[in-house]
Amino acid sequence: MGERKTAADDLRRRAEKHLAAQGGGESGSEMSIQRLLHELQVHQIELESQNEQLRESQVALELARARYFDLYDLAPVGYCTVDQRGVIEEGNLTLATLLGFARGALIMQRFQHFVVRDSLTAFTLCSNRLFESGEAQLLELRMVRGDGTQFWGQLSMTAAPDASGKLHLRIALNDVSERRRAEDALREQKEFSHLIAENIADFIAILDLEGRRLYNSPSYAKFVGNPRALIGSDSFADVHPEDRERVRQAFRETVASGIGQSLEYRFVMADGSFRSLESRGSVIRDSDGRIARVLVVSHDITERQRLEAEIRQLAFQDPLTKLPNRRLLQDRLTQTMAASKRSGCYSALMFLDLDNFKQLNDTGGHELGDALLIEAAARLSACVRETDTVARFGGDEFLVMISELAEDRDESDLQAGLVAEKIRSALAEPYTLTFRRADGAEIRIEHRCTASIGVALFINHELSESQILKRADSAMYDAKSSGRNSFRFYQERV
Ligand SMILES: Nc1nc2c(ncn2[C@@H]2O[C@H](COP(=O)(O)OP(=O)(O)OP(=O)(O)O)[C@@H](O)[C@H]2O)c(=O)[nH]1
Repeated sequence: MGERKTAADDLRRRAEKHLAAQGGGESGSEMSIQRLLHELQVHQIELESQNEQLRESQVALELARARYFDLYDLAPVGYCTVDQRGVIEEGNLTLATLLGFARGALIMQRFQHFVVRDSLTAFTLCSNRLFESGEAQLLELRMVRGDGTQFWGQLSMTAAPDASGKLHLRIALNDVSERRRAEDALREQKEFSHLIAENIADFIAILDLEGRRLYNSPSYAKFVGNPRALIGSDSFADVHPEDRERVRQAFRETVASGIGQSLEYRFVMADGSFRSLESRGSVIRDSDGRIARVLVVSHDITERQRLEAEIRQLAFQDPLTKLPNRRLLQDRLTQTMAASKRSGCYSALMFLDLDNFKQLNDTGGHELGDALLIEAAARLSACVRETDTVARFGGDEFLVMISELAEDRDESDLQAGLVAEKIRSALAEPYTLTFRRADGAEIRIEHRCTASIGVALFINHELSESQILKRADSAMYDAKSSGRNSFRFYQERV
């Protein structure tokens, strides 16, 4: 009251001063009228000054209100004050937008109304803890908007007393759904990769840039017992010494270029045996894009290689006698012709057909015939050098190829004749054949069998492969027609 009086006095003094400056004042007999006029003028100026001050206060108020609007209402977080029951007493515009409610309609709603049922307990626990301890609480909850859609809200809660000392909750709310989604996706991705690495039959290893092991999938147990014990060890140490440098080189190239490579090599097992692995490397980069690790996915191809070799062998081997088949002989014939061109030596191809073989089949059965074919094949192989080839042509027919005889034709004929005779007599030796009958009984029989042999010599590329074969075949027929159990050289027909 006293302050207002002082301000009024101050105003009066300033008004009187202003009037005096305009030449106004009291004089002579008009004193009372003048005084009244003076009073009125003083009041008018007083009022004008008060109006001016009021306008200034209004402008300052407007500015303060605008700042409040900027800071509070448009803050990047939703903000509200709730009482101890959770009733919203005040909330900013961001909060209203976040919760999908008109701001006016938000007031007096319970904050719990916007918390998904599953998250309510967490909210209640945190509010209680805050009221009890006064400590600020930070939590993330599933929230629900007015339209029923849900989002992840991050709540920062503090408590503050009002003028009467009653505590109120202040809640800052952020929508963190995007971050949670990214975290969930990352977690899922990690779990997925982990699941694959831990359960895959292939072998997964992560190596540092020197090739030291940082991770090995459990599947490595097959090779090394406990894969965890491998951490920090040199991955190249278990590679077969003959393959090690090649593997190291591929690793270096992958690290330098960032481009993965596939390669096959042998892995040395603890017992010294080895398994064949096929590995594919690829690089792992850090957040700056630099190559930081090498991921190697391998699988055991030992069995596949064995089967491939078996298939290759089957394609070139006679299954009954295990001798090379006609196809392989064809290859060897080509090679021998090329070799004879280099050496200038003759080679010989012999065509053999067992005599009266059919009879054995017919009387003793197919199994007995097979047993004879196997034994004949063994005898043939024993008659020649390792470098020569014995092949089964089909049925009871065999081929023997003798390479590198001599440069001289007569000398070559002589040598070929000696081998042919050796073969003839070896095959003519009695056979003791064993076979198992259908009832399981083992039968042994003595059998005699001979062969007719045709011999064709060749050198360089004078003759084609089929011509050589035909000549040997034709000579074999000569031997057959001259009474069997003999050999004949090919004779040029006139
Ligand atoms: N056991 C057995 N017999 C076979 C096999 N392949 C063919 N044969 C038989 O071998 C016989 C071949 O007979 P031939 O060479 O035509 O006649 P051969 O009795 O030997 O008479 P010559 O050749 O004139 O001395 C046929 O009875 C075929 O069925 C086989 O893998 N196993």
